[in-house]
Amino acid sequence: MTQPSTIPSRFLSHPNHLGVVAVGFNGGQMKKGVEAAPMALIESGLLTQLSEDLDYEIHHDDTIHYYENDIPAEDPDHRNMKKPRAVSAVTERLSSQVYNYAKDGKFVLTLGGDHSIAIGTVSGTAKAIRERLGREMAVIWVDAHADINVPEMSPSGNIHGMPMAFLTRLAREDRPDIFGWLKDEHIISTRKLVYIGLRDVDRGEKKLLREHGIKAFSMHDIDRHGIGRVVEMALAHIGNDTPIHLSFDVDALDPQWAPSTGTPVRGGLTLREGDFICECVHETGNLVAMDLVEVNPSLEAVGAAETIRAGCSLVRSALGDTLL
Ligand SMILES: NC(=[NH2+])NCCC[C@H](N)C(=O)O
Ligand SMILES: [Mn+2]
Ligand SMILES: [Mn+2]
Repeated sequence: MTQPSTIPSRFLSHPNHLGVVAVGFNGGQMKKGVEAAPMALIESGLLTQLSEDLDYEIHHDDTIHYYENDIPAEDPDHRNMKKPRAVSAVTERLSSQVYNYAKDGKFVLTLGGDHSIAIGTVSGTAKAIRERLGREMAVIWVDAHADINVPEMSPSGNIHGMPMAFLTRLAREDRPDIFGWLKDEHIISTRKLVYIGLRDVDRGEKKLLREHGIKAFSMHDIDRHGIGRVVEMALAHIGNDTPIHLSFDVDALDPQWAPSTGTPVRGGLTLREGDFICECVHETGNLVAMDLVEVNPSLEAVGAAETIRAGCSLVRSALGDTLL
């Protein structure tokens, strides 16, 4: 069975304490079902495994947050964004929940929900790390997609395709009810962002990645160099003195391993490659937070259980589970 992690966690004052936030939110895209993922992941035993097998002390309020009271009744499109006020209100609240765990020096695990929630999670950890350690945090974004569309150039208007644009200030909006609450302390530098697994990147996004010199490893790079070398290069780009937030979109995995997700793209990572990325990031001792997003148990009836199992495996790997 599994041994408790022995990797020291440089940037956490309570490395074996886990703040868990369950976010049953689907407003960053149009498909129902992704809001059921946190419940499905927890019911399949994820938190029990983390506490019993990996010895974490779990801090969880035993609620799945749907944030109904925060969601405005009227929410017309704004700058091509769909449900901008709902996503803004939910991520603003989420940001302070994540911040509260992170400022205590706990590891923060967020179970989504669609990927728009990363606006809340990344901003919350970034702010806490700045205050607590006076440092800039890095983000490793494992995904088939870059999720860095500026609203005007998004082909869908779905905000789950835009979080990284707001988090780096490539997109900016001053209205307080539409992401105007994002302040400098919440922001990530484009130099501290690394992508792994990309294979469905929109035209405008490709242009942004190039113009801003954002480090990105596509499936092509993984085919060419192998996953071991790619992870090594990704971590070398970040450097060994930087806290890391890992945002893992389950659609980075090939649909063979994770079919139940809203925007599946063929030609992805094997589950073993996904786990390997998580294991290596854990081994750095620099990981301070993880998101697992875009599991949608209501898509692909037969694939749902498999997708949930894959999601659990990724989280366990990032939290120090080892094969031996
Ligand atoms: N988090 C995700 N699954 N994002 C998919 C984004 C797809 C496409 N690039 C868009 O902007 O709509
Ligand atoms: Mn994706
Ligand atoms: Mn994504």
